[in-house]
Amino acid sequence: MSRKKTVKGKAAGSSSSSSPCAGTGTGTGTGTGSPSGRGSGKPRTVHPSTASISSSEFYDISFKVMLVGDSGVGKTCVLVRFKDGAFLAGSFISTVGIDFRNKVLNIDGVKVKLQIWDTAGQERFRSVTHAYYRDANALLMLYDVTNKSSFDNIQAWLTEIHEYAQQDVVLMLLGNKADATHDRVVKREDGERLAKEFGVPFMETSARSGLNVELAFTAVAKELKHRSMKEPGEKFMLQEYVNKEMKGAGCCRS
Ligand SMILES: Nc1nc2c(ncn2[C@@H]2O[C@H](COP(=O)(O)OP(=O)(O)OP(=O)(O)O)[C@@H](O)[C@H]2O)c(=O)[nH]1
Ligand SMILES: [Mg+2]
Repeated sequence: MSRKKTVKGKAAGSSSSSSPCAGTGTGTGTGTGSPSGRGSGKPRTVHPSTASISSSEFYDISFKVMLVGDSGVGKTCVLVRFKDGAFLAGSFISTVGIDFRNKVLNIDGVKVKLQIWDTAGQERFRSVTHAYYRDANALLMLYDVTNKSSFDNIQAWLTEIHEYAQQDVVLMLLGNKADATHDRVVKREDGERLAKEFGVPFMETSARSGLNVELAFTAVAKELKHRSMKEPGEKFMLQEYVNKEMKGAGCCRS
């Protein structure tokens, strides 16, 4: 299934993404079509009086989040699940280039806009996506628990991140397709071990069931908000929050 794109909000180098997960190329956001179009990658503050009329556009702070990982791990589906609460199964059609969607979250009374960039996992688009890394405030690295090589390639994704992203970028490792119990080849403990080795928070997700999808983005939004607002006396520990809120595969919806 594909959706019509509007010119506004379409990223440079992107083209139609007709993933079964409804594609992320709806141009619902306010992107400028340039990786650095919003400035230096620093969070942006918008006051309501200067915000546009659409209520979804009202926000206090804004951050860029990027989804990376091998082709087919479920990046587009995770984003569609988060944005629309839907999972549309069907034949897999790879994302072409890069695209984004916006979602505003209410984090402890503060409206936090996440501009979420969905990248193509295919090697041939790597040069396009590299240009966007440096503006990202957070990067979610995804692998597929039913695909060992996508797990083994996380090391390579991390190397790219270190090369192209900002040093203080918020990172998280997600093992997606946790619903696919019969096809699983990567154990949850393997994901935990790898995340520990890299010093990044980890959880398993499922775009199909919704497991932990909302949590992944909320946790990142909380961390970014905390960092940008530097709330005195308040501490936010991303890993602790994730450990407390995370649900196991086979459990409930997010
Ligand atoms: N069982 C299951 N299948 C999933 C899940 N997420 C995605 N899929 C399937 O995996 C395939 C790939 O999903 P996409 O989201 O398009 O993958 P992608 O990472 O965006 O791939 P590229 O755009 O090529 O980088 C599709 O057939 C989806 O239906 C999940 O959580 N569980
Ligand atoms: Mg995709």
